[in-house]
Amino acid sequence: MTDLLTHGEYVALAAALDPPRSPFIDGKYQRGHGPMMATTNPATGEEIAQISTASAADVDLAVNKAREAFDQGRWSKLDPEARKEVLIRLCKLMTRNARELAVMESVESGKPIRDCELIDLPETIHCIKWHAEAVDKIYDQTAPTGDGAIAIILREPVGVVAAVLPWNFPLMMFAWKIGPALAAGCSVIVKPAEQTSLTALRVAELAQEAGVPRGVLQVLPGDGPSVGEPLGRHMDVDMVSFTGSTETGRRFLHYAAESNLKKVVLECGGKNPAVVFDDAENLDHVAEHVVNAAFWNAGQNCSAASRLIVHRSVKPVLMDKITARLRDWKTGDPLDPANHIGALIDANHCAKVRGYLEDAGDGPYVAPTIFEVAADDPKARDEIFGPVLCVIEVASNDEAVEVANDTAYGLAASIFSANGRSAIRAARDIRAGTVTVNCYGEGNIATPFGGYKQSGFGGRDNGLHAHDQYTEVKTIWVDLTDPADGDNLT
Ligand SMILES: NC(=O)C1=CN([C@@H]2O[C@H](COP(=O)(O)OP(=O)(O)OC[C@H]3O[C@@H](n4cnc5c(N)ncnc54)[C@H](O)[C@@H]3O)[C@@H](O)[C@H]2O)C=CC1
Ligand code: BAL
Repeated sequence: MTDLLTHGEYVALAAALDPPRSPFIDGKYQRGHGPMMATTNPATGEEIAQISTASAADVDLAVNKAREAFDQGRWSKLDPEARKEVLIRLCKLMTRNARELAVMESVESGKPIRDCELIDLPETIHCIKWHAEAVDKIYDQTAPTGDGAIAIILREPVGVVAAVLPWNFPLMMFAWKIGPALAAGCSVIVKPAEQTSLTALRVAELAQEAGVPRGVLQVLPGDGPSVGEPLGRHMDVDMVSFTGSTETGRRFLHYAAESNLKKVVLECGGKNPAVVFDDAENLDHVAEHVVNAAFWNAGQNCSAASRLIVHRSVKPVLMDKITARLRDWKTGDPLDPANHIGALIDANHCAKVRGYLEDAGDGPYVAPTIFEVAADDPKARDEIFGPVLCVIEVASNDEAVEVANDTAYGLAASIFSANGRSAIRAARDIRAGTVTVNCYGEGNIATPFGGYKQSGFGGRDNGLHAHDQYTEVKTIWVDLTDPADGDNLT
């Protein structure tokens, strides 16, 4: 689907939405026993719906149902090809309902409808499809042994997985977690961010329609302390897969340490550098990538290029080109397909971003802002998570790499240079999970995504690496010697 509607048509679709309003547990929407929670449109401040949230007892119920489904093998023991077929059916249902999902995502998150339609929905569906199609093509292994034994190395689904999600890419992060986890055979309980519950709830219903058995995909809306923490501390949750702030990620390590040592995979923040060497070619191309990387999703992106580290010889020309390009980036009503930057997620977040801008304004929109700063300025160190680009001038390419690494984070980076050798050298030297050369991006669904240092822990999203993180590795050692031949103890 690529044909965008008009602003008026999107407004009409938004008004006609009938969003889900309850947790999705054991194959149906059930009233939660936590407090009611308003979900609001960040652009207008209007309430979209009151949602009944999950209580600690609902968390217990969902975990029991997930465990029961897992132990009975309703999904976990299906032939991978059968799981694939169900997930492909889910993708078809999502495609059929893509416009509704895109509008729901836009009104609840403030993301521009053009991004929801052209990027988030297609990539979400592609992600689930990719993992579904991969899962019946992954072979297990045998290990080298002598003639007297065979050792089988099996991957088995890890069990009950809690996926705790952020608000910046509600559907895409949902897919990054449930795609590989469901394909691997796990039971998954999703806790969406409290600002953005609706699309995950709606897709859970579509998954049921596609044939995902009850208890295998459940969605528990609510806030972090009421729902995220009980999941993180639950003795019968085998794994938490989290995307969000480093601070909250750290909490999940505590929860695991203080409960059952569940597996924890964290995808956290970033202060990602775009590094431009003195020999960078085609500064128009560089400017296009830098603007997109810094301002896409209003900079509310863990891999946003929020630091531009640029050699002083190319800086004046590059800055002119960046400023010129930015004029095409319109900020405003997310449902207007002309806009590239929508509303920030909520008033608290607006206040945090504006604090860095020393901007006393109010309202949900913050226009793109560029600062020229020293490398140790707080604006160049903190994850602002807004449409803010910090420009740091350097005197040499070596200094650029040094500054790029001078951060607690290590999620993504990019290098722009015409010299392949020095670009690859720098890509090796920068400590980040994804380094792109002469472009800026997150790779694609086939490439692992996650962070070094305080940007991540325990695994990678995307690619077959994601599949690996939702599986445990089991060794089955079979003795082939004949007991009649004597002692076979090793
Ligand atoms: N890496 C990324 O993609 C993201 C980074 N952030 C960063 O985090 C900052 C704060 O944003 P937040 O929405 O507050 O992020 P957060 O990390 O607190 O929230 C992410 C998820 O964790 C849950 N959560 C929060 N506190 C929890 C707790 N005590 N126990 C268990 N679960 C908990 C939330 O309900 C949400 O589902 C942003 O300004 C940004 O810098 C935020 C969202 C995504
Ligand atoms: N950009 C995908 C991961 C994230 O921002 O949370």
